[in-house]
Amino acid sequence: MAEKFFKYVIVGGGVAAGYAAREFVKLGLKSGELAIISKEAVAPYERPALSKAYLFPEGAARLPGFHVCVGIGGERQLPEWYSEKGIELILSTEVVKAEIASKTLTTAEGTTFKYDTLIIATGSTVIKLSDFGVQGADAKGIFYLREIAEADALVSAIQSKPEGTAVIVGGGYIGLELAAVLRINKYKVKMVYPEPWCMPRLFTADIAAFYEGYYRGKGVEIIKGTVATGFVTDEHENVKIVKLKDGRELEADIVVVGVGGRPLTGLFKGQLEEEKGGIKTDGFFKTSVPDVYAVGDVATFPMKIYGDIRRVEHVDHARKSAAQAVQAIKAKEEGKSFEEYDYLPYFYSRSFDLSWQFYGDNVGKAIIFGDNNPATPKAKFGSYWIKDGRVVGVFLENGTPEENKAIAKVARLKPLVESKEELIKDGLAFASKI
Ligand SMILES: Cc1cc2nc3c(=O)[nH]c(=O)nc-3n(C[C@H](O)[C@H](O)[C@H](O)COP(=O)(O)OP(=O)(O)OC[C@H]3O[C@@H](n4cnc5c(N)ncnc54)[C@H](O)[C@@H]3O)c2cc1C
Repeated sequence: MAEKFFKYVIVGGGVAAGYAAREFVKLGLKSGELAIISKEAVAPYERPALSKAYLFPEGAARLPGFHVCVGIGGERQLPEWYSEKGIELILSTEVVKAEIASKTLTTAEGTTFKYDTLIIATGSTVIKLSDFGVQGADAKGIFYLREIAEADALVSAIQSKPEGTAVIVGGGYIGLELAAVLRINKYKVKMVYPEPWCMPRLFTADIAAFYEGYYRGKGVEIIKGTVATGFVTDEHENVKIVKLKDGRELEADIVVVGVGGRPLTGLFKGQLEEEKGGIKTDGFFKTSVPDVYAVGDVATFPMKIYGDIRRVEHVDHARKSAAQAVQAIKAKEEGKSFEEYDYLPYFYSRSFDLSWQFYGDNVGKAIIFGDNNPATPKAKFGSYWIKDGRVVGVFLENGTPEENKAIAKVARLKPLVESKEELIKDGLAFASKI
């Protein structure tokens, strides 16, 4: 069987891998030093687009010439970028075995890869309803959304049944974004989730009331406080009915499930220390074994700003953790010292013509500001969270780029901001105007 050697190998070809490659190039990567091994058939791409522009009816993101490849603005890393930089981009190839002690990876085809330094960027995978034994959960027409192939399958299903009926299972950001794109595709849409309001891990009741009101205004039916317990299919094994715990039955041509993910750590079980379900790393994304790093969704790391340990499943962290690991690897090679990761959590979502940004932590007391009436055109409102006399998090709906920069500043633990007035003085001056 073939054996190959690379100075650096990245397992996984998603967001973090793309940004790690970019950082290596910035820091003087030589041709032939880096290989990226990816299960997916396409070059690393901006995964968040899959639940947004990629699914729009006009398919702008899917047309030739418009790529979702990683990179922001004009700096997109199209597939040819990798070959120009002498990076071996090995696609449609799954690593099925990792032997950390001998620095060896084996692919499904039986090729082995040796390396000096390994970066694990395997991301996470979706939790499936079949994992809980939900009856009929493998029926055709039930979709999950993690990889581009799943988005393509969803596009085909939408196109083959125009203006059909969709049920969205799950009230997180994937559920909200999918409900919006399916409405934009002229589907009748029902959302089902067990919690008392949508996005409960981030939204307060006030924020959620705005979103639910807005969605209803767009024709989305919201069914809360219950879960899908089974699916009935037609004679072709296509999903036809979603059965709910409360006894209701909903017709569906398409079901999209967004009920969370779990990190892909399996290859390294028993070889690398884990913490909170992810691969344990330090402030440089170095794992418990020398020369092995883990970045993005799969890594657990010390969150310096809050003094605790976390795993973050957001694109901004995937980009930044990848850059941090590569900078740390290069600093180590050059015998230079390097600063630990100091990350301020940042997350955003877009649906319909809504767009929010959140910086920091949503703990402590939440205080709403602005106009959160869903009937107000271009409503601008937000919430900030105060803990121990400090602002620890700020959410803003419909902010301008300047306003979003201001909330990032405020969320970085500005001390002793106790009132809205102090918050305004301290950089959030725009709040006084809304
Ligand atoms: C539909 C969707 C929408 C999102 N929207 C947002 C958003 O609006 N805002 C936001 O902040 N975040 C969003 N996210 C989250 C964000 O995309 C992730 O946090 C980010 O992609 C994580 O990057 P990663 O490189 O760690 O993992 P991924 O991007 O998932 O990449 C992992 C890659 O590794 C590959 N892989 C795994 N195992 C193997 C193996 N054994 N061999 C070879 N390859 C392997 C996978 O196939 C995949 O290509 C969204 C995620 C999804 C799925």
